[in-house]
Amino acid sequence: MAEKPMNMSTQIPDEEDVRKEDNIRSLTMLDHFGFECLPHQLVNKSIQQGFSFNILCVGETGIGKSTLIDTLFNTNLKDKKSSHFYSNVGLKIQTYKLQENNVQLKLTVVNTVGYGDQINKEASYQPIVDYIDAQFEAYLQEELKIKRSFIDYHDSRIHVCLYFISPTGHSLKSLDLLTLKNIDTKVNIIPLIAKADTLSKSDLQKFKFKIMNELVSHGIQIYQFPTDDQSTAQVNSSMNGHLPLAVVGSTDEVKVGKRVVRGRQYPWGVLQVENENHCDFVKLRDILLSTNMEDLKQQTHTWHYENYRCCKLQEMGFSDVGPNNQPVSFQEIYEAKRQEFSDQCQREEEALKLKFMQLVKEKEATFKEAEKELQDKFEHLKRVQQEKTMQLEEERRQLEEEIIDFYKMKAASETLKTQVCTNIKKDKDHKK
Ligand SMILES: Nc1nc2c(ncn2[C@@H]2O[C@H](COP(=O)(O)OP(=O)(O)OP(=O)(O)O)[C@@H](O)[C@H]2O)c(=O)[nH]1
Repeated sequence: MAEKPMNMSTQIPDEEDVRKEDNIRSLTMLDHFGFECLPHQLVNKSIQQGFSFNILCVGETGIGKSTLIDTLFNTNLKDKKSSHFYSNVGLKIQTYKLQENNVQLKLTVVNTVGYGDQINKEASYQPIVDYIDAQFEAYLQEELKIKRSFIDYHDSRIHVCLYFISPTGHSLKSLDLLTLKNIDTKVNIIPLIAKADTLSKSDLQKFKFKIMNELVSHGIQIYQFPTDDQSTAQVNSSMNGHLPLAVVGSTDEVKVGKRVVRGRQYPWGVLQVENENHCDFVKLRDILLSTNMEDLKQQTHTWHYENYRCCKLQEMGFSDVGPNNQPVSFQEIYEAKRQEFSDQCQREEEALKLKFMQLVKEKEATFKEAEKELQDKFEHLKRVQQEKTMQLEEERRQLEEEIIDFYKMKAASETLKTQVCTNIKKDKDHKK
């Protein structure tokens, strides 16, 4: 049975109440009550927990990244200037705790170091892509943990990338296009023309127009300002016409008339950072801090992170539907994966066994062949040996025969000698 909906803050008096109206003591409400207080609970909780915001600044060395961040957050975060002689692009990560009234903000600024300084700039975007992915991966790992602790987890996913374009007044560089193309599906990009005070008003307009045309023609996605929220729709819908934002950074305080403003003092006058006629700094500050910070965070979570998570889980073999388009549970996928893995193991084991047998057979055949070769060699050597022995035997026999002959001849000659001697003696005796 449907119950009568009750709106505690605007209860409609029934008839009896109306009749008794004159006797009823009317109370004026001092504060909110009922479930209209829910947003206040959220606000209080958020204030207690504090906010975090992660900005990635991509731009060439000395283009004004740190100065702009300092101007935005009214800080002095810059430590020292970067060198132009790094062989690779690096990233400098700094986290600060800022407080404005009772609102705490944990701000992480990731600055590129050495961007655009290498001769070969082909891989300059890679460390940036790797960093963005690594933060998504860390969050995914936390999500997949059995014991998750998101309350004290420092979410380091990049919420916005401020891409600093050199104020050449010409066009985007190939490095800009390459990097933007590689990160546009991973992060909310807000393109900025850095040091916009170096361009004249008309050059700046032409440059803005040129850049936007180039971004569109190269299919580069930049942050889309949401127009579904009534409170920000007007500001956001006009924002696209101002992109890329022409920014000027300065923490210097300069006197203009009786006022002290932040600006850059030049011989011909003062450029006021917070003057909307001079540059788009205020627009950028409003986007980041007043109107779109929450949307940037939400877009990061629901769009960019979701993209990463989806690809990662698909890579791991997970899917929401089976081959016949029927929904499949995590358990079913796990079982199927386990079965697939064990089948694969078995297949690999069998293949390995087969390969091993084949190898053993091949080795056996090689050994047999080697053995046969050795045997043949042995037989051959044996035969040669036998022949040599026989030859030697023959030679010995001949030698022995020669010795016997020699002795025989020797004996005969001795006999002959004795006989001759005897005859000579006889002859001598006879003559006497
Ligand atoms: N004309 C002009 N100069 C600026 C602007 N912003 C910064 N600079 C100057 O440019 C120089 C470099 O500024 P940084 O903020 O240190 O630049 P970076 O990009 O952080 O430099 P690395 O971190 O060393 O790469 C400083 O001398 C700044 O005063 C600007 O909007 N206009």
